[in-house]
Amino acid sequence: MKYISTRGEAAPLSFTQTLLAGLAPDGGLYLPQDYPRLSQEEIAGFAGRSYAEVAEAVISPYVADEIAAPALRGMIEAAYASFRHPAVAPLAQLDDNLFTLELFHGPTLAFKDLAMQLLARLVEHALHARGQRATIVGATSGDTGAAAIEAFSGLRQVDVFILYPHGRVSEVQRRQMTTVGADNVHAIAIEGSFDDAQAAVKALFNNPPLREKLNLCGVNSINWARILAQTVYYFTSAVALGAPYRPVSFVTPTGNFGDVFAGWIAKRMGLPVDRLVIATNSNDILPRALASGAYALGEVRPTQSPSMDIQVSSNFERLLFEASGRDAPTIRAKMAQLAQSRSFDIDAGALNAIRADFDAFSVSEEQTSQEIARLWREARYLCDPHSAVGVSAARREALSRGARTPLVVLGTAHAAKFPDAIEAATGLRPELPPHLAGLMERPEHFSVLPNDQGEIERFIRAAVSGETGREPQKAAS
Ligand SMILES: Cc1ncc(COP(=O)(O)O)c(C=O)c1O
Ligand SMILES: N[C@@H](CCOP(=O)(O)O)C(=O)O
Repeated sequence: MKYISTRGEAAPLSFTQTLLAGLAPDGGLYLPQDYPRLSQEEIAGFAGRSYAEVAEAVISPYVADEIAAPALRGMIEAAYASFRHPAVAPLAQLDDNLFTLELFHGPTLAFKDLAMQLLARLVEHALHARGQRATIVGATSGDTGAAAIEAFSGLRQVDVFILYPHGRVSEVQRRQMTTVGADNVHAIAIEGSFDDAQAAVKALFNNPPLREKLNLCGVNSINWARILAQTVYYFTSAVALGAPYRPVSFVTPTGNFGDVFAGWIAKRMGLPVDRLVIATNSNDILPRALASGAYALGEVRPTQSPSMDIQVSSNFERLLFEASGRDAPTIRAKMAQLAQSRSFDIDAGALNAIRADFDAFSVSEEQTSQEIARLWREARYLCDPHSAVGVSAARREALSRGARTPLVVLGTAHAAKFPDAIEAATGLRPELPPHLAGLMERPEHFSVLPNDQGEIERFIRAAVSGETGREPQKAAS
């Protein structure tokens, strides 16, 4: 299987090359040359199988020409062994026909663990085979960074640099990144938004000498392996609700568009998905784009679901590429226009193709709080603000289209990561699970940098060459 860039000017790569590359050298995102299709019988056969077994069946067609089956199986089993629920990603029923897929039973309490635990093992496997070191870089609005630090900090062949927006992640999220104390881990607070951090990471990749010298590897969902691993739980949950004999719809709280795009991949692979519902907070670029056809950047608004405070929704480029019939020159032109004038128009054919699969709703701060309170009052369910955005959008989807299929809301984070929002809505302050006891007392280590590419690059170069020591810093609120 080869992987091609959405911008059409990079050489096709193998899975392992794609894994280690992250962003394509032409600035595009990698996608497989085609999507293996699973038959109805194969999907039906997932019923009663473990999460790891389904993961192996879904992932192996994409990697089998490079990773031997026993090695892949070993990595998958190890990745999910530490999850606190035997099902790894269990379903909970919230209402008639309304379910939540709990993706927060991993070590850092967010859905990112499902992919990151496997990604770290795949990267370690690839680096070991090549006898290489790598510099892991990521931008985070809170959860990707924590999951990456947890997954990669024990690996000797890597240095890890995570950029997050200073003062714009929850205290639990920040502490998960700043209290690890491993010498190869660098948490960097950028004076800017998540979009600034993500732009800085992309600019690192677009600097070929630096990219080569440091052997950069990206762990955001720009990395195809992240999306691939996230595809698995669409299969496990749909099958638990009757697929392939009954279609299922998914509502995915969305920021960078990776998780909901994984649902689209599952559909392409043969899973009977009826609607894919994009749920955003008031950073509503995607609902606006689907309604009007204009993808137009606004200012990032801080919300109580900070991990979705994103305007530049990177993986939308992948969907646009597919919806426009894999027309790379068009994607290049649209992305150039976005960089120049902060907006572009989606062509009519692509817009129709997108609307055929997706609905989109933006949920206000008030609606989010009301949903958290309602779920506690009516279902005794403590729901984090991101997932509550999803549940609120799901109720609107059910109203607009009727309850024609089960609606599964992706439960993307544990309520205890956002105790202030939960307490404000319910009066209850959720406690961290026992494995995170002591998190709020541990010393923090992080560096604050201006939103300046030169400074960021100097910091990373110096740290990799061992020229800077990390100074513990006092956390800013
Ligand atoms: C808790 C949570 N929910 C939802 C999202 C949105 O996911 P995506 O960026 O894949 O759209 C994120 C981060 O991205 C997140 O951390
Ligand atoms: N919400 C994310 C932002 C980055 O998303 P990713 O899926 O592209 O890594 C976060 O919490 O960091």
